[in-house]
Amino acid sequence: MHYLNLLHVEHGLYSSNVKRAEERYKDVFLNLYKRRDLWFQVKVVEDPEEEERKKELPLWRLAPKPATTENFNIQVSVRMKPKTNDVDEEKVVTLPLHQRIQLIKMSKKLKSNAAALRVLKKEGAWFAARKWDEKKAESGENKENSGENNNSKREAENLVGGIHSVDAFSSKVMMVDPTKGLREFEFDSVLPDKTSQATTYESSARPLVADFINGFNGTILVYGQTGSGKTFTMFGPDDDAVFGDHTKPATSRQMRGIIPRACAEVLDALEFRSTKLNFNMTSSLSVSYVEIYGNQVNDLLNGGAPCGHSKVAAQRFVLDGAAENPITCLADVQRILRIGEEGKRKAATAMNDRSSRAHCLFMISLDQKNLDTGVSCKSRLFLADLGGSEQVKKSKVNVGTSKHIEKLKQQTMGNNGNDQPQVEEGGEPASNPNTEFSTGFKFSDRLREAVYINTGLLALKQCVKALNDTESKSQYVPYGDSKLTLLLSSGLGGDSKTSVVVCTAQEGKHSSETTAALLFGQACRKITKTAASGANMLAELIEKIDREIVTIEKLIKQKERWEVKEEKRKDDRVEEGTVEALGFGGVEVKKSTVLVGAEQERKRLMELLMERAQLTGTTLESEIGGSQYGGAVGFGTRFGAGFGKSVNSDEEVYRFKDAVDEEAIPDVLKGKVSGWKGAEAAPSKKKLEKFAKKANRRKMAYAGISA
Ligand SMILES: Nc1ncnc2c1ncn2[C@@H]1O[C@H](COP(=O)(O)OP(=O)(O)OP(=O)(O)O)[C@@H](O)[C@H]1O
Repeated sequence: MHYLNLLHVEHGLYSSNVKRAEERYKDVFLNLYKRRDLWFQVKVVEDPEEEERKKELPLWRLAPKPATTENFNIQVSVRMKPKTNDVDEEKVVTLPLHQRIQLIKMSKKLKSNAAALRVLKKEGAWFAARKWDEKKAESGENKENSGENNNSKREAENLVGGIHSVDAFSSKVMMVDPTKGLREFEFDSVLPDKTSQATTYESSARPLVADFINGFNGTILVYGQTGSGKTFTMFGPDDDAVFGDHTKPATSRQMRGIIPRACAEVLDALEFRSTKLNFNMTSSLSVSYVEIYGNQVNDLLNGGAPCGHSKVAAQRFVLDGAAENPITCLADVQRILRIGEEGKRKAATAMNDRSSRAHCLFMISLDQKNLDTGVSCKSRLFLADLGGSEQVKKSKVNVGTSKHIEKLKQQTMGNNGNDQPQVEEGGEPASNPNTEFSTGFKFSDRLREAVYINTGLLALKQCVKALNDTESKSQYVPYGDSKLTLLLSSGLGGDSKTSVVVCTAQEGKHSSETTAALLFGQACRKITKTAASGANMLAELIEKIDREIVTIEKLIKQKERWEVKEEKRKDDRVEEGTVEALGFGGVEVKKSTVLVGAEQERKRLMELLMERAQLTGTTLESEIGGSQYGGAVGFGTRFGAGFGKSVNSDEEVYRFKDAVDEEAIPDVLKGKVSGWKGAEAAPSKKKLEKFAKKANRRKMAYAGISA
């Protein structure tokens, strides 16, 4: 700890003085020590011999060297929400023998299967349950997971769906899922239901906040089903201490979530450095707060106005900082949180009274400069409160939609609300038929929100899956599938350090959603990535895409070849008895030259260009038509993904046109026609036509279509 403080005082490196359970202070120090010249940038002369010699030296004797990158895994914590008083619809689960044995081994701390089997035999539990099941099976009743309150089975198995055991010490969670049986998960930290907001912050967010102050980009995501405590974890309870009066009593302030705590820590650290440490540094802090609703990104600090003017420009708008608001004190943060909170889409569903109906992204940007050395550093912290994955059936957001449609039909036909209100399963009868339109719209809104939320989460899962798929050669990650993943792309796959907090409800009735959330957490934990300090995330992402584009273009060049294809076209207008009709039956054979052999690569190139367009906030056409990416007629070194700006349906008439198209004839060909002065002054019509056809064919060929 003392050495960490020294790094802070002498090198300006902030340390939260908090370590994870499995970490030692020594490791925290060594990691930070690698970045000790962040604000000084000592020039190191590279000498291979010296490098070899250095390997033998203890770390403390090494000369300072800027460390810009660092390998790490996404850190995943699991937080349990306290159980509610609702009567839980317990699902009794009959485990297969091997899982039952495993459970006994774990609970009784036994080493061998034989010992666990002996316990099982003594208890007779599993066998008793089996007997019960078999009896039921004989009588034709449902055997497994009947949910029936059969005491003998309940006593025998004593296993209900849901979280079965939580071991905060080894960070393991044992889960009993009605469909998957017993599953064990291991995370970086597990936070049982009594865990305070402060501990949650310290284990899942504080290390990233410290890194953020030291110039690393960071992303903290909360994930989980609706009502599992994501907003509570990220912001805190819906009260003044978080969103309003920051002078509220300390007890109330203790309930603050990750965002207010992170902002407070950053502000304190910057103030401490400027007032207590001997560094001549400037820093500016700003935040942006957006909501992602379907494909729309809205600025919550600007009355919910859409970000950017075009469909693709939103992430550029957000990442370029156009939505940023400067903050200098905690009162600013609370004011901003309150404005954002008021603008958020929230609604009461059957599962949560203040359910967030969209994904929310809060971004803190820090710009720092050492005025003595001129070293500057920009970093960003993304804090995402993801909308809850929900089963429409459970959150009952679909209730009322069909009723609304029915009512709409009746109104159109002149029967205005004379019938009795219909009650749907789990729904409420509409007391006043005249209000049913708005009610219906409101309900269909809820449904649409649920679909938008789930679509974003699905895209996020696909990205995590692709990031884990190290087998795949292309390593394509479908960030472009949703606005959510595009905005989070730099956090998940880019250069930022990431922490995921999986929020879970412990009740048995939520067991399948809880298993799904834990599986997502586990998948995130497998992703290994490299974090770079102070780098421009978007630029790096684009650079990565560009590198792949170059590789793909090379492959296209190698693989692609010309093939002549014959196409038979029948001319229906050929008159009977004419020579054409007699000779060829009115059929014309048209030979065309097409490019084949690199179809997959072209498809991939197209995907990359599309992703690039989305990241840069431009359009696909401009990506392809731009000089860098070789327009169709540019004869550039790069290929145009099989189509080009200059080829549209109007221009495709070239194909059947023998007239001279001057523009289509490349200069190099023109040079070969002596005395060329343009179409009018062509030396010989025949020769000119020959060149025109050839040029047209090349033009089409470069555009990747048949000529
Ligand atoms: N750890 C906790 N301790 C006490 N109360 C909690 C905890 N977690 C959540 N709650 C309470 O549970 C309710 C639902 O929580 P919250 O709104 O945070 O869920 P959510 O996951 O954000 O849901 P949604 O996805 O629908 O927005 C809130 O009333 C919140 O105060």
